[in-house]
Amino acid sequence: MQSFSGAMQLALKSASDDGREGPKAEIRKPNPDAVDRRASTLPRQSSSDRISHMAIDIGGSLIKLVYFSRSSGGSGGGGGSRRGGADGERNEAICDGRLHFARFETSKIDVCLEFIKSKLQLGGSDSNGESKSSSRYKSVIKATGGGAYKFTDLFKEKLGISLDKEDEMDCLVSGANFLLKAVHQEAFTCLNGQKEFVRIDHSDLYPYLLVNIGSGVSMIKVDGDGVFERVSGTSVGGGTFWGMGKLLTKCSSFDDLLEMSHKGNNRVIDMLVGDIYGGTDYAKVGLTSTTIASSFGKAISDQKELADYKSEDLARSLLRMISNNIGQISYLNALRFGLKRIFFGGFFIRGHEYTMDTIAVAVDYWSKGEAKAMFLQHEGFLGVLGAFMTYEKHAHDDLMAHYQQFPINLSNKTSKSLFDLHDHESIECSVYEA
Ligand SMILES: Nc1ncnc2c1ncn2[C@@H]1O[C@H](COP(=O)(O)OP(=O)(O)O)[C@@H](O)[C@H]1O
Ligand SMILES: CC(C)(COP(=O)(O)O)[C@@H](O)C(=O)NCCC(=O)O
Repeated sequence: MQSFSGAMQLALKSASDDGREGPKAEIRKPNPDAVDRRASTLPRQSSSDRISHMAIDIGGSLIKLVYFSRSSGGSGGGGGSRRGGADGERNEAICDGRLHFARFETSKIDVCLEFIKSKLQLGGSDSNGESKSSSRYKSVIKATGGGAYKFTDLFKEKLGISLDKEDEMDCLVSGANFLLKAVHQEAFTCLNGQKEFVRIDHSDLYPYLLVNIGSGVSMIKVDGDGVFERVSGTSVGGGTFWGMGKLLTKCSSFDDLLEMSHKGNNRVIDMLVGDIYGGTDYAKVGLTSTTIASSFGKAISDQKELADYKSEDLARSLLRMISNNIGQISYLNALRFGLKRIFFGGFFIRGHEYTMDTIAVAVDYWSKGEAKAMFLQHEGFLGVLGAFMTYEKHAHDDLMAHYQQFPINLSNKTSKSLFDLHDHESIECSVYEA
């Protein structure tokens, strides 16, 4: 196994590198559910898998994990030894492997610890919290998110692992910049259920507003690589939807709540302009009769108990309220700084059409079509990818820099989808000498 502290370079070929278009790779949505299933079965590390780098993002709701495993055999300790990358590079492949993505609920961190333990084949820690593993390579992983601070001792105690902390905002921004520049068809618009990929002009990417909808919401003005400012945020975010949804409905899981919202009718609970104006528009100020005047407002006058409302309708109103609010605040912040493009990330979105549609409509409505809401294929993995990439960033400062240095070329070897996590929750990639 290679050093977790060793230098790594993610060398996805992008248009800015060579003037050509970005990598020709189809991207499919990660299927985090499949990851959950894996988490519960905790597969043992195959003897042929050799994990070299791992990063973790421990958020308020979810833990995101990314790790690279080398295939067995081949030169340089890896699988492949061949000339030229998928796009004709001259570097020599020193190993082949897979980049794996996994996700756990933060409240079930023990499951995550077990997963890491099995993946790294750790022997636990001794009474001083020192790893029992003979290799110190296994003793440090990159970590971001608030949980990197909260659970430092737990990782040391249970696994003998130290968390090498990276700032959450730094990671979100570098993860977003990386994906936007390197991954073909990463960003898309979604209006009226119509998903349309956006071609990113690398020379005209900045500035933009990054809105990360996790448990809470952070709004970050991004001006370049590593150049950004967190300009705003709101506590009404994904945690609010999930938390209030749990209290208000009979949902059994987050996905169940989303599914319910899909079937519900928010007009049963939301007070519309028409409800106040006797069925007509309030045309003078541009409000149609169907505009929501007051989220959940109908509950004031309905002689109903919570149990009298359908869970589906409650879920729909809740999702609409929160998505609308985030869309509006995002637009106001974009307006503050004259930003025309807003990219939305975070696991709250979950590729859910209605959520994206509501956010996009809010941005469109408030900006009178001036600003554009865009969504990211890898919405929930920005932070952890950013943390993963710091293996490269800190290469020179790193005391362990003598460890093997290699860029990972994510160019697809099989001409299947590049970020195809749908079936395997991992992507195949090759490692090239720097
Ligand atoms: N399976 C899930 N379980 C819980 N929350 C989920 C799930 N899938 C999506 N979510 C939503 O994603 C939010 C967390 O998003 P994420 O970007 O991971 O933020 P954080 O880093 O704060 O955990 C949750 O608050 C919830 O709204
Ligand atoms: C504190 C946080 C950065 C933590 O990130 P998260 O785990 O929610 O992804 C985020 O929850 C947040 O920005 N909350 C909003 C706080 C505010 O600006 O009011």
